[in-house]
This record gives sequence, C-alpha cells and structure tokens, in this order.
Amino acid sequence: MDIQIDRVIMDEDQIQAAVKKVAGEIRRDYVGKRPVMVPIMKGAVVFTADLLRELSDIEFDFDYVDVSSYAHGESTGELKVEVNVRKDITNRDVILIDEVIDTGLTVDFLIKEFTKLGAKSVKTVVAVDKKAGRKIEIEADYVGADVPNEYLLGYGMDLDGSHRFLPQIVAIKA
Ligand SMILES: O=P(O)(O)OC[C@H]1O[C@H](OP(=O)(O)OP(=O)(O)O)[C@H](O)[C@@H]1O
Ligand code: HPA
Repeated sequence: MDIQIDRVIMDEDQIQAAVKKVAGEIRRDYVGKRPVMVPIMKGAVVFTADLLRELSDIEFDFDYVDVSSYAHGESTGELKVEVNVRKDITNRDVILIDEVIDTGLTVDFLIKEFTKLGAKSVKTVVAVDKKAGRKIEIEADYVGADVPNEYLLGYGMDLDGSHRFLPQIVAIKA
C-alpha cells in the first residue's frame, strides 16, 4: 500500500513532553499504591517503554493484554481479544496503557473485563486522544495530548503493520 505522509502532528520533543506530563500525574496519584500497569498490545509498546521508564521511581507490577480491532485503517467494531493477564488482579489498581483512544471501544471493553476480573480500580492512560472519534461516551483518565480526528501513524500507531515505529506522530494523505 502506498502511504503518503501529509504532516507531522507531534514531533519527538512534543511526545516526550506529553509522556512527562502524564507520568507526573500518575506518580502523584499512585505513589505507594503499587498499581498493575497493563499495556494494550501491540500499539502501546512504544509509549509503554517511555512511560514506565519515566515512572521507574515508583513501584508497580507489569502485565499486558493483546487486543486488535482495526483492519485497513477502519475500526471493525469487533475486538479480537486475548485478556490473558498472568497476574492475579483481584483487588488491584489497574492502569491500562494505550497510545491512542479513538472510538473508545477498546478501553471500554477492557475496563469492563478487568472489572469482571475483580480489579479494585481500572484507569486509562493514553499518549494521544482523538476526542472527535468517539462512538461511545468514555474518557481516558490521563491524556498526553489531544490530536485531530485524522488517521495517524507512528509512536505505536500503524496501518496494517506499517509505520508503527516512526518516532513522530504523523497524519497521512487521505
Ligand atoms: O479507541 P479505539 O477506536 O478502540 O482505538 C484504539 C485502539 O486501536 C489501536 O489498536 P488496533 O486495534 O489497531 O490493534 P494494534 O494495537 O494491535 O495495532 C490502538 O492501539 C488502540 O488499542
Ligand atoms: N491510527 C492508527 N491506529 C488507530 C488510530 C489511528 O489514527 N485510531 C485508532 N487506532
């Protein structure tokens, strides 16, 4: 597929400033609580590495889930899910980590799943928020930055596997 980059939405410095902002908020709220950090793979991989190194001064546990709903740049609305957490999260404070919240369907589904599994609390941190993309009413608890409602690539976001590890966040030509 021929992907043409239109423009940079966030450069590396802007992304790192967003990471530091949410890390500061999470540190303030979770120091001493030992939350379980749960990235939503695969897209969260890059943000998670940055965020958790920024939070290396507080104690937390780590697990992950693998969820995917996008095919060819469109949300299918159907989540392929492996909620295969290895940790017992009964009565634990869970923080779901994702690089983008868009329709909101992914985090909505996982908040419900983790609540069913007995978590004490389930909060969400995202690098970027496409507020205008929502299909349901839901907000992330910690948001690095708001971004326009266009298809984005980089910093974990991909189009059928392509451009996921671009260090900037870019919009593509329609
Ligand atoms: O708010 P939503 O509309 O649900 O979109 C957000 C989700 O979409 C992407 O995942 P994707 O389904 O592309 O899977 P991937 O992370 O494996 O690329 C992204 O990583 C988020 O998890
Ligand atoms: N790009 C890549 N993956 C996504 C997006 C996006 O803009 N929104 C939700 N998943």
